[in-house]
Amino acid sequence: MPAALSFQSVSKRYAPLRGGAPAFVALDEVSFDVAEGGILGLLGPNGAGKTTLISILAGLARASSGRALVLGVDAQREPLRARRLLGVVPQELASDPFFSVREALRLQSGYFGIRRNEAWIDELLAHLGLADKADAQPRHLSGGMKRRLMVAQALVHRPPVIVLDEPTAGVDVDLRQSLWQFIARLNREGHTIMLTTHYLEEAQALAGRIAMLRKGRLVALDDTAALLASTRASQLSFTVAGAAGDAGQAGVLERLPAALLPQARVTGRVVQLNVQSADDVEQALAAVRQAGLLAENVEVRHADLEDVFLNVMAAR
Ligand SMILES: Nc1ncnc2c1ncn2[C@@H]1O[C@H](COP(=O)(O)OP(=O)(O)OP(=O)(O)O)[C@@H](O)[C@H]1O
Repeated sequence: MPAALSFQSVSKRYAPLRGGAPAFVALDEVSFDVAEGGILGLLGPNGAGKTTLISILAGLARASSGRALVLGVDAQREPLRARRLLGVVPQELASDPFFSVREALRLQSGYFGIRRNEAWIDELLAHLGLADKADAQPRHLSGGMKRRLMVAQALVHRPPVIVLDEPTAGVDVDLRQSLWQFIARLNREGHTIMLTTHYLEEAQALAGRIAMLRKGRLVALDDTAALLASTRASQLSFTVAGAAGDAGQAGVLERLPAALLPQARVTGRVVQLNVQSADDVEQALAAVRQAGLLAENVEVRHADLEDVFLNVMAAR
């Protein structure tokens, strides 16, 4: 049985521009599979190559070398066959201003040669909370509703594999929750999902497997549980009160003990440190006290996917 998605040594090089911009490697020999029925979270900082990888899969960009397969079908050699198996929710909405939401979905169905699709379109509209906007112009929808429309457009042909590029960027908490629920439901019904997101707590909750890209290279690939287990460290966090705290981030950085500085994450007055044991916690807090700082809201919590992500990105 072929994997739902298979990236095999995919590279993408942009030629140097005449204006002087040097050649750029957006993807460097990226290889990984997504098993049928799974949810994979594709993570990476801005510019890591996530959208480029998805564009190659969707036939919107050509790989310089390597292959991208959808259920065994080569996305570059047989783009039309691959597109039928794939629903891609892009980052940006490209909709025709002359059509309503329902018409846009009918049109999209037509692209795939599906004529009578009304029942499924109604179902999509209902599940995505767009039923009362069916006759609205897409440009009159709110940002979050446009995202829902993009999801609906990607699903009109009931593709077995669904790829979502930041489906919840800029979407409010309610909409985000219902979108994730809908995605989880699609997965339960047998669809394979790959998604990119910068909301790591959502990736942690939803994705059974995680791939991380950094500067076009695959730097982590594992089950979410295994990645979390690999980071045994917990997080100690506290807020700096008093004069140093009042001076904000600069004040905290200036007064924090030198021994803690290299591994401390400081955001405003909040300091976060990796700790392995109760001894580490005591030593760190003692050092903070000795530096004349007052620590409030002291908390220790288990490492989450964000910690794993930051560790992986920092290690390269
Ligand atoms: N046509 C192009 N010519 C040159 N470089 C490009 C071109 N298109 C994209 N890039 C570069 O390729 C890199 C990868 O971009 P990509 O959009 O894939 O990143 P991303 O991981 O999706 O980022 P984000 O999280 O910001 O969406 C970026 O550095 C981008 O500037």
